[in-house]
Amino acid sequence: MSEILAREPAGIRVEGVDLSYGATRVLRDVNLEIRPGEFFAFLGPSGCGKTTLLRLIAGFNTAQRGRVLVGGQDISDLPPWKRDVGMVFQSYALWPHMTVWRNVAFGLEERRVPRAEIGPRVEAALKLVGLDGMGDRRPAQLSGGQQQRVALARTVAVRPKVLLLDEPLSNLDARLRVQVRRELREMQQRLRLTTIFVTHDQEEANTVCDRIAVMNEGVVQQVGTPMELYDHPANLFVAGFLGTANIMPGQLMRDGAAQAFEIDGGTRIPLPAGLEAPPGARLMFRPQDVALLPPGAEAPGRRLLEGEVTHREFLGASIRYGVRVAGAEVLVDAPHTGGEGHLPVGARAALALDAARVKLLPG
Ligand SMILES: Nc1ncnc2c1ncn2[C@@H]1O[C@H](COP(=O)(O)OP(=O)(O)OP(=O)(O)O)[C@@H](O)[C@H]1O
Repeated sequence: MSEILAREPAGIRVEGVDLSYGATRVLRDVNLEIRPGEFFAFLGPSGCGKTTLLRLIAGFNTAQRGRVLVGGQDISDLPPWKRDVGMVFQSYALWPHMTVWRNVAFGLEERRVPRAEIGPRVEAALKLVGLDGMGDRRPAQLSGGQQQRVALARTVAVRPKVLLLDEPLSNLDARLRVQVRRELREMQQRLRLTTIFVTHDQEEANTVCDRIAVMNEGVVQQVGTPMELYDHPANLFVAGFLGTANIMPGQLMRDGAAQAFEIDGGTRIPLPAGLEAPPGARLMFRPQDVALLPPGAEAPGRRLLEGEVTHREFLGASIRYGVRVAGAEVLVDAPHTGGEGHLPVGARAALALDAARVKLLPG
């Protein structure tokens, strides 16, 4: 049924884009290659330029420099309605006086799709988003999640070359978000529709997207799969934005061929051989790369740091401890295996760091 909505997937290229609003530079030399059929995310904090970049691809913004290609064709000078790009807005923008069916059919009529094709396409689109049988309702008679699906159905019905989604789940409650994002992924796979998803929520990007561009202050910081970004962040910003990162102040020491990182306070962490040390690097490790032990415990092969437990949060599968060590607060995730957890707030503790898992990252 969804075959009539599918088409050959197209890639997207963004080349050397600079965009300013007056004196404010919002995008700085952005270069991206999004593969045909890929589910791609723009991820970053509020104000980093994600929406601006998405609207540039859709044709609602103009760059001072650079160009955008879809399916190999330069679309930079085309108006939005000639770009063959479908965009779903955060607000859905449905026609309140039209039924669901008419909302979806409207765009097809405007594009002069042959009459005989409109019915089957509307039906396929509503079925795809799980709204078959609701064609006679008006938007006001639908829940937020259902309205969001109408917006999606309306966009995929016109068979765009690429689909752009601007924070499409932000108006839904937490449980519905999880369900809809899974459905979104299934729909995208079924249509093999190249899709860009704008979000500031790392979990959302991680769970639905093939690859992510992490943005900060108008600059693409890194592009990769969710696991690549988590395991091999290019800098402290990416490390902190995808997952929780412990970042230790201190300095790099060299002792012959061996390298160590001396944390403020004097403890030296020997570094794995071959670890690149960018200038001004800081030591980063994840809360699960360190184990929490009672003071004086031994942990062969691990580096021990002494500190004091400052807080404790129960997260379900694990307990997250905050431990003050040498002026820094280190977060430690200990698996929760029953019982009340072994160290209370205020207790002295030893941290056993797996030195093989530490990273040196530029700021
Ligand atoms: N029309 C405009 N005129 C002037 N400045 C603008 C305009 N639109 C956006 N900006 C500014 O450009 C920057 C990037 O905005 P943009 O909406 O792209 O960020 P974002 O990453 O999508 O943020 P959010 O997640 O909050 O939507 C912000 O500092 C914003 O204030």
